[in-house]
Amino acid sequence: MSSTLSDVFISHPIHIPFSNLPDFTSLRHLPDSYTWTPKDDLLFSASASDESLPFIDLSDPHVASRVGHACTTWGAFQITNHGVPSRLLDDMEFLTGSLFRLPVHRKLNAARREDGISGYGVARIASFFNKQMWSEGFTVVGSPLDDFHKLWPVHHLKYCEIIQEYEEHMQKLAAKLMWLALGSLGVEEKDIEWASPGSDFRGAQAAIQLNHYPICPEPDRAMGLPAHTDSTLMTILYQNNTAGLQVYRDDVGWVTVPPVPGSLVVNVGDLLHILTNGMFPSVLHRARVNHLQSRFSMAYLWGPPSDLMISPLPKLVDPLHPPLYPSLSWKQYLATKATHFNQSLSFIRNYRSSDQIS
Ligand SMILES: C=C1C[C@]23C[C@@]1(O)CC[C@H]2[C@@]12CCC[C@@](C)(C(=O)O1)[C@H]2[C@@H]3C(=O)O
Ligand SMILES: O=C(O)CCC(=O)C(=O)O
Ligand SMILES: [Fe+2]
Repeated sequence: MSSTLSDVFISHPIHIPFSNLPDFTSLRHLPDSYTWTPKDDLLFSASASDESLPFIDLSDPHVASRVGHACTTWGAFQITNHGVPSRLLDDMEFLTGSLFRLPVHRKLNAARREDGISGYGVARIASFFNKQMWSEGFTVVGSPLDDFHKLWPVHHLKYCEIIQEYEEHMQKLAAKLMWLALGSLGVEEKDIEWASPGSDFRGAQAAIQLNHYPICPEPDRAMGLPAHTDSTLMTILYQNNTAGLQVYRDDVGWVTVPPVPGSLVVNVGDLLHILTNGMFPSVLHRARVNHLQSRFSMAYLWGPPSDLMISPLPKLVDPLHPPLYPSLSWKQYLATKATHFNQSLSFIRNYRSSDQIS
């Protein structure tokens, strides 16, 4: 029987005490617990580059090959002419700002449970680091009605409608991007059973992650969200007009993805890396902070039905390219990520049938 993602962390609770939620406004200097060094994150001081991420106009006649090339070389790209109304992006930014500007005690009314997926809190990856992140987050999986009612007893319906409209647009866009990317590898509708009928990946599931990176007194020594890959097929990210997102390539270093009004950033996630048998790398990325303006980002984390088994597509496997990964579900992958974090792909790559995945 299929289920949703909501119960995925019941067997992998994380304990991030609420005392860890930073009182950002009162801090004039960075306390030691927020001060990052390369000891806390190996890539913290890796070199920066002024290269830029591919920028793709989705109305370009050569869009499929451009998307395919970006997925193969970077595992990420920026898009314009994507069809998501700019009014809706403004609404999402307004919702996100309204949420994080609430007083802490109101936000805590909708705190994420230790074994839960939705709600207010510090991003789960905090549990892998000794230092605290200069950020706060809110995760939506399924209907946000209950949580939004706790946050906004009067205006919650207006905010639920915005989320619903955003999800509808993002689901369509994600399916379109997926076909452009896979089409560039010669993958067709008949090669992915769950994509049909109508080739729109109807059973797909998703999480929306709202992120807030407050103004920081010493941004060079702080970290908003440390280097990670997403456990998704694809992530579509909208960032407000404040830079902070960086993507990493071994041969290039850290590249800042500048906010371009109305554009979206697309990341290849770990599951698409598995599905393409390693042809598309899932991109390491992070969020830096700054001392001038608050930054908001809204990530649409898109994946398959949560119990569906994902494995390298037969079309991309042959004697010269044997399957690099065993099959596993999104839920199993999230459970693996909850214990192995950035080593999850290499962990499952070395998985033998005698090992336990989750
Ligand atoms: C579906 C999911 C992906 C995610 C964990 C989650 O259950 C919901 C939040 C997602 C997020 C967003 C911030 C970065 C990240 C690594 C995290 O800690 O929570 C991702 C998770 C992921 O992609 O593994
Ligand atoms: O804020 C950003 O730019 C990155 C957010 C992110 O990586 C995430 O939510 O997974
Ligand atoms: Fe991410």
